[in-house]
Amino acid sequence: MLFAVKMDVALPQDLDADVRADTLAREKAYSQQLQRDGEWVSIWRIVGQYSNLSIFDVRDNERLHEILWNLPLFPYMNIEVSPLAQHPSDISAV
Ligand SMILES: O=C(O)C[C@H]1C=CC(=O)O1
Repeated sequence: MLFAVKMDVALPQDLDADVRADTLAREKAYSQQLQRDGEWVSIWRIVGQYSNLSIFDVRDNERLHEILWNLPLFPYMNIEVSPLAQHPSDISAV
């Protein structure tokens, strides 16, 4: 199942510098492992925002929830999930 997920990050200004660095490093490793595994298909920076737009390909809603819930940055994110369906004009979908 394909999902587009928009993640807006809002780290507190007063977050301890070591906690911040550790959280960002864990987030990167977690994201890159899921990309290698094929579930996190792509990640794009939204220009001018501390946000990303990502595509996930996961078995079901529960798996996507598990992935998002375990993001190290989850406590500092606002997340918007859009389930995707094939578009009838997509020429690659024959
Ligand atoms: O920077 C972000 O957009 C937040 C986040 C999501 C994956 C990752 O590596 O960082």
